[in-house]
Amino acid sequence: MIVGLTGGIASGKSTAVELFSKLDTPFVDADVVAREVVEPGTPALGSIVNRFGEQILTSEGHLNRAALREIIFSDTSHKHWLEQLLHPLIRESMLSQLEAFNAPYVLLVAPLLFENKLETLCAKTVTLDIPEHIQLERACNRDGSSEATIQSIITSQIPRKDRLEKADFILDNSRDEAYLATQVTALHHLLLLQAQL
Ligand SMILES: CC(C)(COP(=O)(O)OP(=O)(O)OC[C@H]1O[C@@H](n2cnc3c(N)ncnc32)[C@H](O)[C@@H]1O)[C@@H](O)C(=O)NCCC(=O)NCCS
Ligand SMILES: Nc1ncnc2c1ncn2[C@@H]1O[C@H](COP(=O)(O)OP(=O)(O)OP(=O)(O)O)[C@@H](O)[C@H]1O
Repeated sequence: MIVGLTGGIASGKSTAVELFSKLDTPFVDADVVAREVVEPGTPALGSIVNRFGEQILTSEGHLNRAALREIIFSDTSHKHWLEQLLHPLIRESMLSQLEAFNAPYVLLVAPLLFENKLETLCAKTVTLDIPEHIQLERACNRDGSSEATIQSIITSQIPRKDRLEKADFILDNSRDEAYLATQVTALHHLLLLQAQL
């Protein structure tokens, strides 16, 4: 059974995945796959350099992710171009990785789960929810990005209320990590039961 896990930027997807992993739940994370498909030497990185020039690379020849983040969240035409290039590669890789697992349920972790209609692949979906002001605070603290950049990312994603309406389950991550852990444990046992049905 595939379970989709989503949430806006800095909602706590990676934190929740660590908790699910401690409960032996396998997962595939779109953000991780998005890094794999642009590793040095990949055709996708070549396409990105062709479009944006060598300055999009670090001195070691890796994608300068912060630079590309600034570009795509300030120019929707570049954002759409990058998504057209990477989303099919990310989806294909995630599906092949998911098929390799043998477990009652597996997590498909994607910030754009609903935007990219990945919920059609999932038996159930889980949304990590936090108020926007906490999202901004945590993202800025973690990434060192400006509030303006984080706000532009938040605005480019579906609204919080849509993500809540579409999900089968909601994890409230507005409090401390212990509170999140309690919810993850309870949901894990419910999903194990549902996987047996
Ligand atoms: C622009 C990039 C290089 C910035 O890399 P960086 O390491 O700074 O951020 P990271 O990849 O960890 O993403 C951080 C968060 O940004 C948000 N985000 C990423 N891509 C997008 C997007 N296309 N649209 C909206 N939000 C996005 C998500 O909340 C994500 O969790 C990177 O986000 C990227 O390649 N994005 C395009 C691919 C994509 O859409 N990934 C999301 C897969 S569902
Ligand atoms: N309950 C919590 N209390 C305090 N800080 C938290 C909590 N959950 C997550 N964080 C912190 O908030 C930041 C964002 O969390 P995390 O990286 O798990 O979010 P994410 O959804 O994976 O982010 P992204 O969308 O960028 O991939 C991290 O610095 C993390 O340590």
